[in-house]
Amino acid sequence: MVTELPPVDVFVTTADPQLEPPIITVNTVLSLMAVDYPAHKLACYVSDDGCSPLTFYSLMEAAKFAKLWVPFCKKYNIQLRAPFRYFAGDVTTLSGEDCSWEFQQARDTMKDEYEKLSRKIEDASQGSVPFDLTGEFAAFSNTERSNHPSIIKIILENKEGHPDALPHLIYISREKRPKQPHHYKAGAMNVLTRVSGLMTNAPFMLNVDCDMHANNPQIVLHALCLLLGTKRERDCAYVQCPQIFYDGLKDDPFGNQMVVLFEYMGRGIVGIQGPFYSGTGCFHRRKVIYGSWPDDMKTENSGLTSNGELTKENLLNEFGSSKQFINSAAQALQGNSNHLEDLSSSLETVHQVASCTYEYDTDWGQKIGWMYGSTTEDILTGLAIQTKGWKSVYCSPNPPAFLGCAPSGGPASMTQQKRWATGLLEVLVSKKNPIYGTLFVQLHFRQCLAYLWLLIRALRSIPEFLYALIPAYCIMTNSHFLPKGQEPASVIPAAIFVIYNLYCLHEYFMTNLSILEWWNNHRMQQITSTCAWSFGFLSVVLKLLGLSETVFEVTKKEQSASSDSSSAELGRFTFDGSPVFVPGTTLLLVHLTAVLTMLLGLRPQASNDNGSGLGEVVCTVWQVLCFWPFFRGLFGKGKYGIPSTTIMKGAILASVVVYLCRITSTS
Ligand SMILES: O=c1ccn([C@@H]2O[C@H](COP(=O)(O)OP(=O)(O)O[C@H]3O[C@H](CO)[C@@H](O)[C@H](O)[C@H]3O)[C@@H](O)[C@H]2O)c(=O)[nH]1
Ligand SMILES: [Mn+2]
Repeated sequence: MVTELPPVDVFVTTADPQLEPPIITVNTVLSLMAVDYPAHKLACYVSDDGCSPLTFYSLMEAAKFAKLWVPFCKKYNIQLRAPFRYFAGDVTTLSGEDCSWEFQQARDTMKDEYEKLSRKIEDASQGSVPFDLTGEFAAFSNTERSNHPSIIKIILENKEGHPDALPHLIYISREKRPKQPHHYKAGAMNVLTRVSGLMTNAPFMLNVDCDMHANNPQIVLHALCLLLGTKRERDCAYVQCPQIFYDGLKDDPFGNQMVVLFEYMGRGIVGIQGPFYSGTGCFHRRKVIYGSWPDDMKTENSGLTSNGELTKENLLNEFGSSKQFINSAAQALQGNSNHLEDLSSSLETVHQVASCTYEYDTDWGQKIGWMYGSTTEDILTGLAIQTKGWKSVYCSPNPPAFLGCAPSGGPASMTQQKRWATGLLEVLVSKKNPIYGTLFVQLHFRQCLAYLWLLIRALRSIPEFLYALIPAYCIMTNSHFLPKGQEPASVIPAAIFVIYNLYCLHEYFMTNLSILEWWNNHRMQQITSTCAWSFGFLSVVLKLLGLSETVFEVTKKEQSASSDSSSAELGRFTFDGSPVFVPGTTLLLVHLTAVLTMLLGLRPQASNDNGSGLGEVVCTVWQVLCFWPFFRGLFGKGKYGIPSTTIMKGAILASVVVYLCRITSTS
């Protein structure tokens, strides 16, 4: 029996105050500070890769507000602890709430205070209150986003260790220099790990993206039940909560709410080795992140002797040169936590471990911490853990643990999908790929298959694109690739088509989703594969050829999906000048040409009975329907229209395809 709750370190990452408005980050931080957990056992670390005084300012102001907000939430047992969500709700619909006059009074005060806070942050973002970079802000003077020393600020410290006070709140902007690789989010997570290791060294760490607020105030307790309650430690290296989104657009027009994905894939692999680590809403054991193997395994970790003790000289190379950090890591690997009485006493060392050269000649990013080498550092890191034989656990309490914001609009969705496809392919071609893990280490075979299913997205895009061209080709050349309607063999493709789609539809019905949601997801899958995944493939090819590096492009976050469009236009596909829209436009134009040549009777005569038939026509019409958002985009205005340069490029490519069809049919 565990009698005392263990400490938990909470990490929030943010990277860009434009794409990730500080008010969103602030809400996430507030919701986490207010969870039902003894405050002296929690520490909240915010990593700011944007090195933004605005983010820091917002957090300072949020800390003042937290002094009112956190006691208010706990006193009245508020369910929604991210203030923007709470105040967006209708008071009467919030169930189980106190209706007393006292409560109403407190709520109104809180609402005023929150409005003041958001106004301050808003004014500061608009630049209407100029920052003079003095006092607390002096550290930000003469800094550039990618060229600055580390800035670490203790915003709140729970000095007395009081359970009802506020958790520690620490701001970290790690050192960055133009020529030093910083490894994007993975690099940020590793700095968070080291800094927290020195300050609080909790045995469990929760990490969330800046837009993922805690929606279930008991989530830390839920997760700890799983982490502490499993019989064998190896059965629970981490606890992953599904990614769920707030204010999701109806029927998921951008196909990125991933409900069915998490319900089926997420839950499905729970029976094998557990869910993939998906980057946010995840509780890790610190020692697992430090590279340890399950204890009942022959320990292969060179840093551990047979009885689990650490050999000093190995540790030096593995964990870097800070003695204090090595000691804290040794404690963590043995399952102990040690926290400082006074956080500021560690400030000097903390700057050392947050410097951009600290990881030289160490195992950070290779064997320890978040893994480098993929823009989906989450999958790579989770895979590395499961490769050692660890299992993971899925946690989906009701109400959902965390809620984030799904990108809305075409460009943001494509950026995200392109990054995922890139990162996943990077994992597939790396030395840490699941096939190696299954053949030579401890990854289960079926888990390997699940990973492969995920990792091949970018590869799939190429054959999928070519397949999508076949029906158009057949129509234009008056040939066929499917059996004719009267042939008995035509039952086979027809049956596959029907059964596959019915099965998918069934998954949506089982998850209480609409038929429209199924269709939107289906067609977005086609669009994403053609547009975003193919570019992911390209970026990995360029990386393998040594021509360019892959980058982590941050997705734009909005507090509410409905902020800048009228409700009629909500969910309508948007475009920008990005080349990702060219392949989709090309494909659509080719199919439209095919339809036109058929309708106008411009096709060559087919020999005997070999012309194209119903099958080809169905496929072409299906493709045009899938690319319907692009069809509307051809005629749309502003962000709803495909830019004319993109249409031009698409038209040129489509002409090439049509020309090739012509010459192959006449030859
Ligand atoms: O250089 C960087 C880039 C990103 N981030 C943070 O990483 C998080 C995720 O970025 P986001 O643009 O929101 O990506 P998503 O595609 O929404 O994120 C999913 O996919 C990512 C991997 O591609 C994972 O890292 C995320 O946890 C997962 O939620 C955000 O908090 C960012 O602030 C950094 O800290 N530093
Ligand atoms: Mn995100």
